[in-house]
Amino acid sequence: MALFERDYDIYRERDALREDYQPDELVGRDEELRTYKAALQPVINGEQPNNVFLYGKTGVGKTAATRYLLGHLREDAAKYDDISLSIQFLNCDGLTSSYQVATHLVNEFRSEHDQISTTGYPLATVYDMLWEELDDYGGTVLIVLDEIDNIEDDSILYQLPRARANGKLDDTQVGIIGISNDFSFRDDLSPKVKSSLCENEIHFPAYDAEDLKAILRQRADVAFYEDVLEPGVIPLCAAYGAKDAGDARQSIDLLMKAGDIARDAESETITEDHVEEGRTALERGRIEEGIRGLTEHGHLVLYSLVTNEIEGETPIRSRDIRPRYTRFARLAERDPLVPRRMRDHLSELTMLGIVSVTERNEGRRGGTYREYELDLPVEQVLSALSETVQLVGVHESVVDMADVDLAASS
Ligand SMILES: Nc1ncnc2c1ncn2[C@@H]1O[C@H](COP(=O)(O)OP(=O)(O)OP(=O)(O)O)[C@@H](O)[C@H]1O
Repeated sequence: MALFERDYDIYRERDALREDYQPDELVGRDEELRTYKAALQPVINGEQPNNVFLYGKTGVGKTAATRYLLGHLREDAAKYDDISLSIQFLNCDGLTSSYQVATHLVNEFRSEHDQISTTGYPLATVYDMLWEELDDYGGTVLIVLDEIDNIEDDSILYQLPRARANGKLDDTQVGIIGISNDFSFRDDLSPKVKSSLCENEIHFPAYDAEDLKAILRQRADVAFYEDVLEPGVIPLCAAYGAKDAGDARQSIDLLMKAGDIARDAESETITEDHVEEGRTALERGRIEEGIRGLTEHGHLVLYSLVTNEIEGETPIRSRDIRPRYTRFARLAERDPLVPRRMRDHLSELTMLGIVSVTERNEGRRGGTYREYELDLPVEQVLSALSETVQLVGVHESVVDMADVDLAASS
């Protein structure tokens, strides 16, 4: 018998639940799409394109709407002989300066054999190269800067929209589409940049449970065979999505996780229990990711708290965690932080939902103090801390915990 056999029972097309799937229609975004379409209309008329700025929380369809409309725009523009349209999509994640964005754009426009180094040129030289590449295109060039808030200086956001007015371009008209989920980014822009970049602003609000239900139904119709979903599954995924952040991505991920769990269990249908199980698994994954993302001292403080928890010493005051934290820091060959900085780490752990805190009163004399305890299963935290445990050594309280895979690396 083959080791791998294809599953046919639940999924018709699982890829329809993946992040990179582009649905044929966007549901529940009619108003935003109407405004967005109107902002892009000058392109078809052969006029100077507008700059557009889209903002809204994560997973509310900003990128999906952009890909959807620009896909149609490209197709429709091709029907007009007098329109030449080029679209450049740049995700600014990891690009923190105008310089980096400009060199990346130059390289996007150039052939593979003609790339420039991303360091070493004066900024003005890179801009000159950019104007040259852009002007070689002629017609209209739309540049999409997704996650635009990563760019820490606004030089390029000033230069690009004004390039033609400033005589840098003769043959090409440039339009910028900026996308951001950081609400303060727009407010912090200088007025001169704001007035051009945010010519047309479109806010994408969070989805409510009804919107999410419609989005999930659309995906489910493609992804699953008929009658696979029990009636409560989509409403439950949508309700969790609306409660969390109105984020379509999270709801779709939850539906996929429930589907995978049902498939692994060889179940013929997906049930609400699969959704609950999926939610727990995703939540656990997010928390472990959160723990791994902490600094070294965050890990050391947490490891100190966990060992106290196993020994039944929690809730515990920060001054009582301190001796062990100091010892662990020394074992890890790090200088221990001062008490106040150590407490900052406890506060961060509290904010992340890893630790809970209780305020207590010191009796009649007044004065309050805080006590900390772990808010997650010890095993889960320890397996996310495996690197720290290896660095510091396995504390005696942990030795007998056979369930924890301390050899797991991050
Ligand atoms: N109205 C919608 N109809 C169908 N699918 C949608 C809709 N809105 C969002 N989605 C889907 O949800 C996922 C997240 O959407 P998208 O990437 O557009 O979010 P975003 O607002 O750009 O988020 P981020 O700021 O994190 O990039 C994608 O898989 C997208 O296809």
